[in-house]
Amino acid sequence: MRIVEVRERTFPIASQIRNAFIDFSQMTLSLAAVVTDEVRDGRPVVGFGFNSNGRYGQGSLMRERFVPRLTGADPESLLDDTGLIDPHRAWDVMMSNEKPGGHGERSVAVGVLDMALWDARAKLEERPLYDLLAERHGDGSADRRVWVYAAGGYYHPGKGDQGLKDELQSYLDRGYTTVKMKIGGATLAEDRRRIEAALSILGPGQSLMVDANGRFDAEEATAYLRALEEYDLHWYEEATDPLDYEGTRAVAEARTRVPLATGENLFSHQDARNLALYGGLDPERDYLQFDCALSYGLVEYLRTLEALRPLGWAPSRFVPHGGHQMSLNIAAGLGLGGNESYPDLFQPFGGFPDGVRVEDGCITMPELPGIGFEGKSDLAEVCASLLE
Ligand SMILES: O=C([O-])CC(=O)C(=O)O
Ligand SMILES: [Mg+2]
Repeated sequence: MRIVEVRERTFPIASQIRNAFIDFSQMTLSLAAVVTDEVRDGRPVVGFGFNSNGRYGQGSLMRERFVPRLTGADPESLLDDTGLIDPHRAWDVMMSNEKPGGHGERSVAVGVLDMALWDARAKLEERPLYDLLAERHGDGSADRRVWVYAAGGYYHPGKGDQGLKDELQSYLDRGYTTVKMKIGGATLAEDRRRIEAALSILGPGQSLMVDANGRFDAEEATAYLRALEEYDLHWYEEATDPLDYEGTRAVAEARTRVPLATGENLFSHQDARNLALYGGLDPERDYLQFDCALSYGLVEYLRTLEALRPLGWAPSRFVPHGGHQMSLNIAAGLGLGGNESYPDLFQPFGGFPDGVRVEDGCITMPELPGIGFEGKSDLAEVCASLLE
């Protein structure tokens, strides 16, 4: 078999929201299709992939380097012993002539293509990706029930405390038990008021996370921490710059009870390992949010899991950023702690296949071939448009 063609296009996922660092008025993503010459159910097998929010589309990197390497390679060099596409081999081909370190945004370009390659691979085997992952890289069987939390609570022009409460309440009404809001984009006093408004709507068994998007230096982050420790929060996310391991450690050492979460802006297993070695985080209490779509894909994510295991980090402490179905498959197949979800944002790329409902904070993965994009009709339509 061979890859016949790789297509990619940039799509807007813009909205008027803002976190502590950026607004999303210009946000885009890249959608890619890996078209093969294999046929299943009378149709060519095509794998799809896209990056999650936060890093913009990476079409030029794909066009200039990564796609030509894939399509220009000897087709045999991309296959494993069964004669099917091997995402690990494809990864080596894409990353040929790339120096180590300084990951920039190529990790996003490779992450998009890696997602499409895994989708194709699982479709070639006519099985869900989570099933393939559980067999090859997990403990044999997948757990189709995955915990998800609702991310939102952004700053938005004209949105007062009532608007925030209404938004978060609508997530709870849809079955989520944990909701996330932004902090760090206002004064501490204002954020405290917003947090207290959000907490006021929670019932038993429901919890709130706060996300500072790496806005603070160590001193500000610990000042916020002292305020946040008055509340019973699910976690305090990206308190400091993602690469400021010393700052992360300062927060970790100062906290008494609030769990910390970070990692959505670390893009390699080496960075992840440095966080685990030097960030002072506690593998029994804290969470890691690496997102394969931004960080060289699942091939690299598997390395990250392996690199962190001997440092005490079980897969159950990983709850990826991004709200896409790829990470849902990884969670179900490899026993991650759950996945992020954006019930109303970044559509149609986020979310679940049609008919999947959140119950008691969890979803159950349907049995669809590949990652499952075809089960979400609005997303399937956008994917199909790439092939026209
Ligand atoms: O606002 C963003 O950049 C997204 C984010 O941090 C998250 O989903 O945790
Ligand atoms: Mg975040």
